[in-house]
Amino acid sequence: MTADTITTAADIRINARWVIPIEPADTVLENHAIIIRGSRILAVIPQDQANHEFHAREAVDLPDHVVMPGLINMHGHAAMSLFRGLADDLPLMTWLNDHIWPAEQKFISEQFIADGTQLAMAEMLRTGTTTFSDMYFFPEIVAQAAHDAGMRAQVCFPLLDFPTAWGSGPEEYFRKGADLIETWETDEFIMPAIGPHAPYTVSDGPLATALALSRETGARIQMHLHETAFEVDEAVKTSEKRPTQRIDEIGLLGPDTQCVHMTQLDDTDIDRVATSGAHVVHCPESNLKLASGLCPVQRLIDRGINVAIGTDGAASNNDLDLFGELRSAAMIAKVTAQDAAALSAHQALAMATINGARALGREHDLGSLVPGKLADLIAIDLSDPFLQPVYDPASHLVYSNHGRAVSHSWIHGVPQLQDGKLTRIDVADLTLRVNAWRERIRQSETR
Ligand SMILES: CSC[C@H]1O[C@@H](n2cnc3c(O)ncnc32)[C@H](O)[C@@H]1O
Ligand SMILES: [Zn+2]
Repeated sequence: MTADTITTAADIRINARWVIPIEPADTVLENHAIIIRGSRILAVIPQDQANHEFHAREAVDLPDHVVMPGLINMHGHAAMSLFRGLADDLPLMTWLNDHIWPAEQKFISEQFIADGTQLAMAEMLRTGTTTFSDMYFFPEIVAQAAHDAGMRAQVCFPLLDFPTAWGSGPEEYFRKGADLIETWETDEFIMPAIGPHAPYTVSDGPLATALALSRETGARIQMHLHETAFEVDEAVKTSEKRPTQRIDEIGLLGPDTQCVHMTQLDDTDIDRVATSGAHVVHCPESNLKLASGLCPVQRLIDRGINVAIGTDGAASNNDLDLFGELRSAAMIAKVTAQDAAALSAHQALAMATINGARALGREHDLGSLVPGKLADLIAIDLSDPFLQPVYDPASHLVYSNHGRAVSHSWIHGVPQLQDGKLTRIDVADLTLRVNAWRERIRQSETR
């Protein structure tokens, strides 16, 4: 045997027409192979070179496809998928006070969360998301459901001043939240985190306790912040402080904090976020649908702020397709900045991958196709006539595609989606359970 016949053993070799590795930035590779061993990426190299260097147990040929890192949906309320289309065409506070909170009071239970979270995961997997962040009731059920499905998830336990189906108030939320952190903190798939709902629902005391818990455990904090002009105006009226100022003065703005929405920002707000190293999670479609406002994404990026992207829940979006979200984000960024060059296709793709990984503190092993990182990746089939001709696959992914073109995904090196079919979720059984919820919810609405 000569030296050049020695090959390295691998588990999966994916032969892709195009690879967008995200790192290095703005790169499109052609006819490359991605080599996976166990849960990690071993190499991303030209297919000719792979023939000489690796021998994989399984080869997957994707001749019309782009392969890229799995998408990271950085904000949502997964089980709210069961409320999709229940209350449309309303502004945030009417939507919450008069429709969503009453519905949550009636229906939230462990089974609602299990079924709704599975519905959301099926949609997210089908459209290219491999990691999601959740902020909802019964986070222990969400964590178990994500783990069972083999999805990665940041699971934020909810924190509010008032009682909900999950607890009687802050004391109980913290007790159950500490259990959640202890149970999952070393898990490879689940990242337990702290979810103070919003400045207008959580007072200073619990926010200070959240900060202490984060410092003690390393758990990240995710909070709705500056979602609407009403939120900012009311805060200024009652406390003479903008919400970002109040949160900053409590000490809560920092590199472990993810601020969701961030519309209505003035220069002082942007300075505070930039100086603190906090992350912003942009949810453009929820902001549009609830007429909440616009996040000045390009200004934030220009100030060096890490901007990730999320869908928010399916009751305010009304889907969990992150590719659709990217298209909206790119369009809004251009008009907001009055600059067609704002948020390029490659920048948008980075928002849904490496920027999400940074917000999670997981950029060392998620968010790009780099040897040594975890094998969380997706393939998008560009053979559809509506996606022809292909000059630039990055352009198509953001401006022409929607998530249904996602054909394959792997998480931790395990196939989750093969030729558009979910491998680990029984969709027929799930549909029966979802329809049963629809009947219960509909009957109660018409009563
Ligand atoms: C603390 S559990 C999450 C809580 O948040 C509600 N919610 C869903 N979407 C939004 C949004 O865009 N802004 C504020 N609150 C939202 C959800 O219904 C739960 O009650
Ligand atoms: Zn939300």
